[in-house]
Amino acid sequence: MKIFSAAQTRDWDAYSIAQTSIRSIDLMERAAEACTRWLLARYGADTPFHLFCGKGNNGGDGLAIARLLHARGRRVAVSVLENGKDGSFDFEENRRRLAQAGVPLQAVGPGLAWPLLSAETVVVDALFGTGLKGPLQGAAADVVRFLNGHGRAIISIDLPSGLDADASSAGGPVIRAAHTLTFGAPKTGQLLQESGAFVGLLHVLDIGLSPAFAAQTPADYEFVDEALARSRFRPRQPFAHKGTYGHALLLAGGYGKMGAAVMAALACLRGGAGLLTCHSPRCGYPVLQTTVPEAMFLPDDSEEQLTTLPADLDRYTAIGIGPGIGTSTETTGMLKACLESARRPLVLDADALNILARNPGLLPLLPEGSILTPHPKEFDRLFGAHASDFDRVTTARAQAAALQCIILLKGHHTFIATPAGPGYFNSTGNAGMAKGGSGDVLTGLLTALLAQGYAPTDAALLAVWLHGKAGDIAVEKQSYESLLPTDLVAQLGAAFRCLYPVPFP
Ligand SMILES: NC(=O)C1=CN([C@@H]2O[C@H](COP(=O)(O)OP(=O)(O)OC[C@H]3O[C@@H](n4cnc5c(N)ncnc54)[C@H](O)[C@@H]3O)[C@@H](O)[C@H]2O)[C@@H](O)CC1
Ligand SMILES: [K+]
Repeated sequence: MKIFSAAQTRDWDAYSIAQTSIRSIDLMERAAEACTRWLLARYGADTPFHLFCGKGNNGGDGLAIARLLHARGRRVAVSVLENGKDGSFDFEENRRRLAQAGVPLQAVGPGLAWPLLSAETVVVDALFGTGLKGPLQGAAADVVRFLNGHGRAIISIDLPSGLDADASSAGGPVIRAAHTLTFGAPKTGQLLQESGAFVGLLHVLDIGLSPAFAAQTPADYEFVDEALARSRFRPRQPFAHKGTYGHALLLAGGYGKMGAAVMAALACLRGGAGLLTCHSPRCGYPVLQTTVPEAMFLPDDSEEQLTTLPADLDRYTAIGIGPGIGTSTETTGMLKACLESARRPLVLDADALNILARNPGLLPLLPEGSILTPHPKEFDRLFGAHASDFDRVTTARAQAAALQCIILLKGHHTFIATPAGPGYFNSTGNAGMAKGGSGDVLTGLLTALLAQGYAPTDAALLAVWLHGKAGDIAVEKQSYESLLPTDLVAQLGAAFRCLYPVPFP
């Protein structure tokens, strides 16, 4: 699914109106119907709704939702943020329709008393959407602060009001929503880490916008959804043998950090690698051989850290390096030797990235197509401090092109920068995965997919989607608090099965 800017979204609306003869007001009605269905499915008959509307089309959506909820017998109150000007054409039409339905409007704004919101009231934020120009000030900022301070659940329509769809909103007042219901496709501003506190859970509602426009319009970013993941997935061949799916090598583990190697190894095997060798310090021998009997063990000369490279790296089809390895001088030497001798893309995570950050001269040695998996702090250590996640995305794309590598900037919607083509945001995953060890699982999975011959971009897109999907499946049986990285490993099979063609085989 493509991710469009606010301007492209407006064009998408206009194109749909022109090509399908649907009127703008009817498209608004469709959007309102989709939101109303979502609200009715989520909240019981006793829940009162209070809609806060601006005077643009986002506010028009709010008025239409109020009318539809009222028609279904729900209790609704509507407040309009007055600015002394006429509303948009579709806002005014919906104002008339709402009056006909007998739902009163109250004004909020300077000098007016704030409405009372009971404890059970669900607030619907339809103040500003994609038409926002600059940070909110004055009365608009006051309403946002009033609603955020009230402690009621807020459902934002299209965008949390005050959030810019295309640029950083850092510092400006923005609604803190529990859920955001957006139309057609996600917007960049909804997907970055810095927006997470405002967007809550994002739901993309289909309102029947033109598929032809989406297909023919180039986009800077794409959303890695199930359809995209399926398009990159290659089912296993019936006559396969273990050699068909590659020999993965993991350089992982250290004294006190053998768990990282275990999780990466388990994920690598569950990810489909034909053979796996783990090169770890000697202290890891009993640990790995008992917890991951399917993997072969290649001991380092050192008891506690990685100091040497295995002989003949060319016999491995993919190499993952980093989980639990530490950043000692000896291990730095081993990583340098690995970069100098590897002739295939590498997966680099955790301490391998910290070593690169301390030794930026090593970056140009990265084999083409290598995959780096930093979280934002590791990213800043590698490429310098950034003021916003929008800036990080820009740097990630520039560095991916300069280094001819793939950079996975980890987050709720992990960003995938590729050397050419669009950037990608992942659609799967949840807050339960924010736990030490999740990254080790991703490293193992990436290494497994490279070992099986996936091109680096395909391996990256597929791995982030599968990793998040396994988390989404696992959390159904767990909770966000109790989810463990090993639960992700256990559900990788279920995640793969989502991608199987039907019927299979
Ligand atoms: N046909 C369409 O275009 C559709 C649009 N839809 C809705 O329409 C929205 C976009 O509507 P609009 O383009 O009218 O824009 P908005 O309704 O998002 O905002 C425009 C209004 O906000 C005011 N405003 C903008 N920036 C401000 C600021 N910094 N401080 C104070 N006031 C500010 C403007 O003066 C104007 O009144 C979407 O987000 C979506 O909710 C949906 O109904 C689906 C169909
Ligand atoms: K809104």
